[in-house]
Amino acid sequence: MSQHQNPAPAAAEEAPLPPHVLIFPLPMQGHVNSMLKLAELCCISGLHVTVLLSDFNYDRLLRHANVESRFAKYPGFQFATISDGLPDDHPRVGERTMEIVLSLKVVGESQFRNLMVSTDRLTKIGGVKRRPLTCLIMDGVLSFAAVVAEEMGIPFIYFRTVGACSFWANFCIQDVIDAGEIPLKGKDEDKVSYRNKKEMDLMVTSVAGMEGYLRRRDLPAFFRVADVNNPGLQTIKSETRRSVKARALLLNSFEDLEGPILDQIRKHMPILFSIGPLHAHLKVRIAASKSTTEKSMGHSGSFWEEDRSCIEWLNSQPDKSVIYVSFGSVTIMTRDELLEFWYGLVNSGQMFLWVMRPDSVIGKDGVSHLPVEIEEGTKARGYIVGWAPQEEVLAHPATGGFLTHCGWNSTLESINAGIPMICWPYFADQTINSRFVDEVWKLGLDMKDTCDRVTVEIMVRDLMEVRKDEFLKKAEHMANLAKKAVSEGGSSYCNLDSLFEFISSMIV
Ligand SMILES: O=c1ccn([C@@H]2O[C@H](COP(=O)(O)OP(=O)(O)O[C@H]3O[C@H](CO)[C@@H](O)[C@H](O)[C@H]3O)[C@@H](O)[C@H]2O)c(=O)[nH]1
Ligand SMILES: C[C@H]1CC[C@@H]2C(C(=O)O)=CO[C@@H](O)[C@@H]21
Repeated sequence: MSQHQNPAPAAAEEAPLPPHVLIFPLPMQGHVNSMLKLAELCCISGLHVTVLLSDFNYDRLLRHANVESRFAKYPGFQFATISDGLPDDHPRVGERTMEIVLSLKVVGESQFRNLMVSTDRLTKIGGVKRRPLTCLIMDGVLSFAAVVAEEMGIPFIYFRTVGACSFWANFCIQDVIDAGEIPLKGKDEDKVSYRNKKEMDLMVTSVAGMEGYLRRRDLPAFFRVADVNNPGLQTIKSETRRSVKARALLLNSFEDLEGPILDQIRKHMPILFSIGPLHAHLKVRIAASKSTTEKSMGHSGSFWEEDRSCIEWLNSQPDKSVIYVSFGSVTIMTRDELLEFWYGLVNSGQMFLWVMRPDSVIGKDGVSHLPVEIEEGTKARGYIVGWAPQEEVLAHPATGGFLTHCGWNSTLESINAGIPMICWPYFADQTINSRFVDEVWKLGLDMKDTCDRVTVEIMVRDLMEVRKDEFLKKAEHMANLAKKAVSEGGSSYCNLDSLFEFISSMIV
């Protein structure tokens, strides 16, 4: 356990100390990204903030992101770290990502308690005088931290970094079980076999508000079990239900996107602040902030080095001509799947920019011995990087479509940039997000549970040529609503101000 603080500023006049919040994300890229954005929003509003990371993630941020300079301008900010309990060489990707949650369940509580006790609720770190913790804002799947907070009488707020649609479906897991809509036939170990089953196309009736469009295959992938005692499903069920114990729930979403679902959740958790899209919200508040001297928008929180050469490449492409391909930070695929995507993209005749993480292909010969037509098609129309500055790529005029795994951050970033999507969900919440993109918001095409070159080619052509205008029009409309939400007077903007007032009211 360690602490990493900004240097103490020169002595200033005594003023009442601001609230002090601890922000504690699940140690995964998607969760850390959105929580760091919330942390910076808190700093801009003058709160003192401690962010608790895993040692493993903190080390990656120091190596590849500009977190130190990003937060150096906020004297009330500091990092603290604990171990995630996994060995350094654990892959932390693919289905094994769930082991991060399960490991923390075992090792997290005692480490968190030690940190809180040894630092006297985070007051004894560094030279900056702070209040004992006013409130804990914790990832909605880390309820062991709530146990410690309750013991110490510290109020806690849950921030679940997924969409309302996924949160709500998870909240209804027991209803889905009671209605007999899961378990599925088959074996838990054989998840792939669910893809083609007819049973998966049956409608789900037990998630209130989603009756008209939710099929079993659209439920969050945690539901894909033959045994309802599956530890992953049970963990998600109990963690989600525990949210009602929190003082409030935060979601990175906005009312015009998920209003009806947010209202379903409010029946159980009336104090729900929708404050997203957080990446756009942060940009608005940085630009407006008088206290922030450096108004640079560079705020990477990446675990990999961003390869900015792709921006140069995009600069030389015509407007809306490039399909951006990225499957986020934890998706892995087989060489066969990789080749199906690759053929589909090359055969579509479109320009493509593809993020291929070094650890994303299963097996050693993932990208070796490529067929010659793939090599040539890629030289002519493609550009590949290991990690991209994604928000910038999506906002670039040359980008016209996004082939995505539908992680919630990617989905929101695409929506905010007005970019239509082709969705290939891999796991977790992604399977329901992709249904919403296609069937509810009409912002793209869901290709879940298929992976063949012909489908990829047809969908890419549909998105980028055949139905291009229709999708762009819809996407532009939703992008405007997203921007309105985070502008002064918008729903997310007002909700964030209310959240800060709510936190201030917790000072004892
Ligand atoms: O080359 C890249 C690729 C991604 N990103 C960023 O990485 C984040 C990825 O987050 P997300 O799209 O949410 O995907 P995952 O990394 O898969 O995120 C995990 O966390 C999300 C939030 O809880 C969940 O919705 C996902 O299912 C889960 O896998 C986004 O902010 C991207 O902008 C980059 O900066 N560069
Ligand atoms: C590994 C997954 C467990 C919980 C997280 C999640 C959520 O619903 O909060 C969704 O997908 C992943 O980000 C996490």
